[in-house]
Amino acid sequence: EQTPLQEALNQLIRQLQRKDPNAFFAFPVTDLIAPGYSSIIKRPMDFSTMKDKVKKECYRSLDELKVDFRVMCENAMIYNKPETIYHKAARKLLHSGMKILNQERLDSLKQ
Ligand SMILES: NC(=O)c1ccc2nc(N)sc2c1
Repeated sequence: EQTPLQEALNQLIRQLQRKDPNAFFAFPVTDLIAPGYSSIIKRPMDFSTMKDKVKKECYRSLDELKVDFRVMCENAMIYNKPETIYHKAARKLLHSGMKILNQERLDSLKQ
């Protein structure tokens, strides 16, 4: 049984994932596809982990989800060099995603 907050957060994650058509951010980055990732990135984050956290009611407000979303994008801009498709995709996702998360009508979800 999902709370109103969980419903709203899941809907927002669906909206955010539409901005990641290549699914670069869908699942945890492995050291296999990204050599040295786990020693460079201290706080890994991805959409599947965010969805798990919603299910486990780890987020008490929209702001807490926004933190994870920003960390996810920033991780990609730290690990991947600026000229890579991953870095560029992360920058674009961060900007389009913040527009989605900062909409006025979502103020009720903020703590
Ligand atoms: N989210 C990321 O930083 C990311 C995603 C996918 C991917 N695939 C590679 N070969 S490097 C890489 C990095």
